[in-house]
Amino acid sequence: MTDQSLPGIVITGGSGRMGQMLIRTVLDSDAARLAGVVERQGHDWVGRDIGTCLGGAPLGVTVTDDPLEAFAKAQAVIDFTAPAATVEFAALAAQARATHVIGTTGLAPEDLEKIAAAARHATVVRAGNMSLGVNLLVQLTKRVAAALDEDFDIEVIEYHHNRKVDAPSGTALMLGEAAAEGRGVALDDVADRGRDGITGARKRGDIGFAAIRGGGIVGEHDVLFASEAERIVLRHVAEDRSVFARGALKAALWGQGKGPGEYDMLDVLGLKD
Ligand SMILES: NC(=O)c1ccc[n+]([C@@H]2O[C@H](COP(=O)([O-])OP(=O)(O)OC[C@H]3O[C@@H](n4cnc5c(N)ncnc54)[C@H](O)[C@@H]3O)[C@@H](O)[C@H]2O)c1
Ligand SMILES: O=C(O)C1=N[C@H](C(=O)O)CCC1
Repeated sequence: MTDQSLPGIVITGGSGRMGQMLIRTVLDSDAARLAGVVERQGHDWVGRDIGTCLGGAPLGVTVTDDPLEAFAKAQAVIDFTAPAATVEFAALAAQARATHVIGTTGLAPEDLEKIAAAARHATVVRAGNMSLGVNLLVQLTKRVAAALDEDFDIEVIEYHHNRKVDAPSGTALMLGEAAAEGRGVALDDVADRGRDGITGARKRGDIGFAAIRGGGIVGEHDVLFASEAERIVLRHVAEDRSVFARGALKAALWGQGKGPGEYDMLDVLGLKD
């Protein structure tokens, strides 16, 4: 019997790669309960019990395509879907006063503005990568970039599976932001996000990005600092998606009782400078 006093969590995009991992992580947790699962309209899981969708016994949670109805019964929403869905869910989670944990990447500046508006009324935790390791790497990248001058070229190289739809990855952008912050510059002024053809020589001070897509790679990131005479490579490898799901659940629980505002995983993990 589920303990109804535990914080109730809704997982959006429940059939997705992350959605399924998140559902299993919540079900395995003794600090939270699964309060709902949302999928897009027309998905064949809608109306079915999530336990049977996952190939097991019924769990008493029916997959719905009505997010507001689900959010109204929950304390937190964990959302790894797609930008359009996440913007819609931000407004609905704020309406339901549920903590909104956003793992979705590929958000455009106008999406971020709408999420910031929702965060005036509710707790939002958003990060392009929810793993402890990457968030530590963000802080390390900032420190190394601050210690080295522009004799060191900075490149962020990311590797992901062949179904990923956005580039650079959310993680790569977090690492690029950290490197730019360490150098005291704005990433938008120095980012070099796509090289093809006669590009000319690399511009001193630029932060370059490269995206590799292949097979089932879960997520790997290198931050390269290269001078004429030496190279430093900071590297993170996600072995499986549980690292993201565990971080997201931690964020959902951390958000309970927090005031409205937009937070990130550095807040959750206590890693802010
Ligand atoms: N922040 C992190 O730590 C982290 C980690 C992994 C993945 N991600 C990001 O999470 C997102 C999802 O990744 P994935 O590999 O699970 O993708 P996926 O395609 O496997 O899953 C996305 C799911 O969202 C569902 N969805 C889309 N629109 C919806 C809507 N309107 N309502 C309900 N459900 C909807 C889809 O049906 C699908 O099940 C991507 O943006 C990815 O980059 C972030
Ligand atoms: O599988 C994905 O998609 C991932 N997305 C995040 C990103 O864009 O950085 C985190 C790693 C996996």
